[in-house]
Formats: sequence, C-alpha cells, structure tokens
Amino acid sequence: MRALEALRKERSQRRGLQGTTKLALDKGENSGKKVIEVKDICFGYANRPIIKNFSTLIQRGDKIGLIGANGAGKSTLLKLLLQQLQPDTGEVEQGTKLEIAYFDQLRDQLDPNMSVVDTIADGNDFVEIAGNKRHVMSYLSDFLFAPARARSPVKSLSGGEKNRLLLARLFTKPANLIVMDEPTNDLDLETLELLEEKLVNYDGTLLIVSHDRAFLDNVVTSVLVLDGSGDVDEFVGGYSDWLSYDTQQKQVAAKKAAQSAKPVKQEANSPAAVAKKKKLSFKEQNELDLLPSMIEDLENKQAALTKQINDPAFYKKDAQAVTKTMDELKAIQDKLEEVFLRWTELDAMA
Ligand SMILES: Nc1ncnc2c1ncn2[C@@H]1O[C@H](COP(=O)(O)OP(=O)(O)OP(=O)(O)O)[C@@H](O)[C@H]1O
Repeated sequence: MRALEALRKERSQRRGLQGTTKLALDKGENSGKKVIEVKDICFGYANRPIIKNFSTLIQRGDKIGLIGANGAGKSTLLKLLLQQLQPDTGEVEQGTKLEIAYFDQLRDQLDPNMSVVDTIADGNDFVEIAGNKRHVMSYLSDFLFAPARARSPVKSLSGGEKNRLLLARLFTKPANLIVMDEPTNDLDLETLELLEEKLVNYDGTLLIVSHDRAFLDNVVTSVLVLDGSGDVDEFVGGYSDWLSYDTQQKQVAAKKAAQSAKPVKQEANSPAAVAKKKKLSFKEQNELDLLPSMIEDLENKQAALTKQINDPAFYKKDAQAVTKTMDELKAIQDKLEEVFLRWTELDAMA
C-alpha cells in the first residue's frame, strides 16, 4: 500500500511537471516512457458528445482506473486509447514497442480437454514471465494450483478455478500494457485478492474500467472520471480519494449557490418579508434551524474519519476494517451532500 501511495505521489508530481515533459517530447528527446498521448480529442455518437476536449499523457507504469456511470463512455474511451476507434477531432498517439493484452470480463475461451499445465505452458516445463523463466508448476502455485490439480483437465475445474487459470494465462502474455474491462465481475474473493496482488506488483501499464471501488483503491494510481456529458477529469489517487474530493467540491459549490441565492436583506416586518417568510412552514423553518448543527456534526465526523484514513497505519488494518471505515466515510459524505442541498433549498426560500 505504501508503494501505491508513493506511485500516486510520483504521478501527482509528474502531472505538475507535465508542461515541461511535453516540451521535452516536442524536442524529440527520450519518448520511450510514453505509452499513450491524447491530444485534445472529441468523440460523439450521433450528436451525443461522449468525450470533449480531453488530453492526457499516459506513461510506463501508470495504473489508471476509468470510472463513471453506466453509459458514460468508459468503454468508448478505452477503444479510443487503443486506437480501435478514431476521434472526431484531436489525436491519440501510442508509444513505441507497445504490447497490449486485453482482458474482457473473463470471456476468454479455454479448451476443456487440455490440462491446466498445458493451457499455460503448451507442453513446456518453463514459462517466461516478465523476462524471467519460471517452472510452470511454481508459476501455477502462485495461482493456487497444487501440482495434482495442475495436471487435471480444464473441464474438471470449478468456475473459480477457471477464472484463476484465465488470469494465470493472461500474465504469461508478453504485455507491457494490460487493459481490463470490468475484471472483477464474477470473481470470488480469493481470485479477486490474487488479481489485486498481481496487478499491484505488475510493473507495466494498466488501464482498468471498473465499478469496484475497493479494487480500484487498492490497485490504481489515478482515475479518469467520465461525467457522462463529455467531460473527463483526471485525478491522482484511488476511487475513494476522488469521491471525497468530489463531495468537497460539491459542498463548496452548494455553499456558494446558497450565498448567491440569499435574497437582499429586507426589513423583518416589511410586507414582502412577511409574505416570503410564509413560504416556509413551521416544520420547514424548524428543519432549517437544525441543519447547521447537523452539518457541523457530520463535518466533524468526516474530518475524524479522513484523519484516520490518511494515517499510513490505517492500511495495515485487516481489509474488512478498512472497507468498513471507507464505507462509513462515503455514507457521511453522501449524507452531507444531501443535507447541504436541503439547506440550500430551504435557505433560498427563507
Ligand atoms: N456503436 C455505437 N453507436 C451508437 N451509440 C453507442 C455505440 N456504442 C456505445 N454507444 C452509446 O454511447 C454511450 C457510451 O457507451 P460506453 O459503452 O462507452 O459506456 P460505458 O461507460 O462503458 O457503459 P457501461 O458501464 O454500461 O459499460 C452509451 O450511451 C452507449 O449507448
């Protein structure tokens, strides 16, 4: 987890330097680290913009999550990055020597009559993993296959074992860019943890579409957030980091909206003021009076939980405790957002 934090920090610093990096690239200097460069692309289907004016530089070792609601355009953006689709305007440039392995919801086919070991090594005793030779049995043991199980035919495997075998095969491909679309769907916990571990230790580049917050928090160094209207935001950190940032932004916007919606001060007993006051029922006025202390209370809880999460020792806790605290924070953030909106609404009427 520390390593992940360090990678995020590095990406954050690099983003700060992106102007300089770009200049170096323009001069034709070392571009070996460049994986994909996106230059101001726009793309839409039949008048509906999916991506608007998006630019980014993906470099070797970046682990990027693509997030957004269903239909926001995540798969479309992946296809644009992989040059399977051409942008309407702008450019996508891939770096040299890219070897891409695409992993699509574990839909790959396995030969039921082949043994596990042959599925991986095709009759050889050794496999080459990231340039290192490894005995296939030792490699398969990483994917929880004991030697006897490794000699069994694929058709005798359970669903979970088949998924593990597909993952084992994926990591034998000579890829320096792994692309995954919803990889965690249908994975059992054991396989999911295995996948996380492999991806955390993978030193190539990763592009992952996923709705799985915990998985992305554990694996990616930055996220691309598609809002569904064409805007793509890049954020250094995991899914939860982005959520808390986004909630804070919304709170600030709601506060600003509330302030600018406040009517010009009127004499308390002027006819207009009396007429306006009547817009709030007794119950609503009561609710409005209570909201500030509720907001303060929620903000205090949010600050306390954020402090816990920012402590490096936090991630040493067991996964269940980490998830519980993250979920608690998310619930508080959702509640805060809801309460702020209500306060904005009532305050504008008062
Ligand atoms: N070939 C196409 N022609 C027209 N519209 C399309 C096409 N492919 C996708 N779309 C539309 O573009 C939008 C974005 O689709 P896309 O599959 O990229 O979204 P997504 O974020 O990956 O969604 P999901 O999470 O549901 O997979 C959707 O509204 C989809 O219906």
